Amino acid sequence: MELVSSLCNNGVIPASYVHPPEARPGNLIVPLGKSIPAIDLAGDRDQIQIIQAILKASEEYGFFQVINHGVSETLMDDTMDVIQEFHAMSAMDKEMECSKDPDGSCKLYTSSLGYLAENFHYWRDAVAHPCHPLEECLKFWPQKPIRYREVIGAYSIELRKLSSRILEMICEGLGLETGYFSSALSENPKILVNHYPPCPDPSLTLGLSKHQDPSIITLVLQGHIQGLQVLKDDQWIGVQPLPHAFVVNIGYLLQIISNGKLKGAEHRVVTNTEDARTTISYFVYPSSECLIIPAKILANQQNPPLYKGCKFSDFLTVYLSKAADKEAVEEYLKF
Ligand SMILES: O=C(O)CCC(=O)C(=O)O
Ligand SMILES: [Fe+2]
Repeated sequence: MELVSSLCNNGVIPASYVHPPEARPGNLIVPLGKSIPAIDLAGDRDQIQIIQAILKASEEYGFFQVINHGVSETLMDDTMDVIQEFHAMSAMDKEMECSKDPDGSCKLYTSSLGYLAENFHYWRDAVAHPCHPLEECLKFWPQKPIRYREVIGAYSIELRKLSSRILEMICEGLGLETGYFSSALSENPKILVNHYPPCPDPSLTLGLSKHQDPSIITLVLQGHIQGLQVLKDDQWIGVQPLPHAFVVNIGYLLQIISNGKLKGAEHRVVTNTEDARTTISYFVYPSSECLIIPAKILANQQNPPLYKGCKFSDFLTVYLSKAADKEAVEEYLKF
């Protein structure tokens, strides 16, 4: 598998990256989602109003952005610099830096983890690795760029704090007991660094196909290049890059736990001809044995459970094998 960033494409997309007409992005210029709320976590509003805003956005869009979230802007800038430097390295260096774990916990790949089985590929290189507990994971991370471990380590700690804080607010908003998400449900977070090189013809391919994240929630640092789009009422809307904001999206698992009250929104990434786009996603994942089931308080006689419970590892197997086909996954999960 050759990395997209190493393809010498002379202005032409290799045939294996050209999507069939029905899978192409269609209209690349979509309205920017000014209505996707940017929620100020440190503003004048009191905690109850902030929680209400988070819940409303999670019900309507499954997406919101957070600003004034407490993560240092310097750390966010350093993180962006380090991941861009990583992807600017040679393919051989990247390969070497991602193969320090004999068990393969740090993965470098192109398109998706299902590359070999795919009918066509996506215009993305990715690095994925676990990030908690830090001391156990960090020793298998890249050591080049020289600051990778230091910066991404600090970033992972801050993102764990921020995601826990957001989940605690969601917990309160849903009426769940304090700490509902704080142990097994968020035990196994992962970092995913996405890199979408400039693409000769963005109308023929996608950076990432339409998907819902298989997480509880995901926090994305998307930098200043547009590309992320959210499906809302059958329309694609762009997630406007806001300086030093995090994009938060509700994952499939939280949709199940909230018994459909919160929406795991579908999203995708389009490419552009000019700029490489590098983003970093922090996925809150449960331990593999953890049971994912609608919370008792949200599934009752008035609101019958919409989903049957399953282990996270079983969910993931179905999710990956159905190549994120929403209907097929829902069929499996449905009562
Ligand atoms: O790169 C982005 O903007 C979004 C990435 C994403 O959706 C993902 O990592 O699941
Ligand atoms: Fe995603």
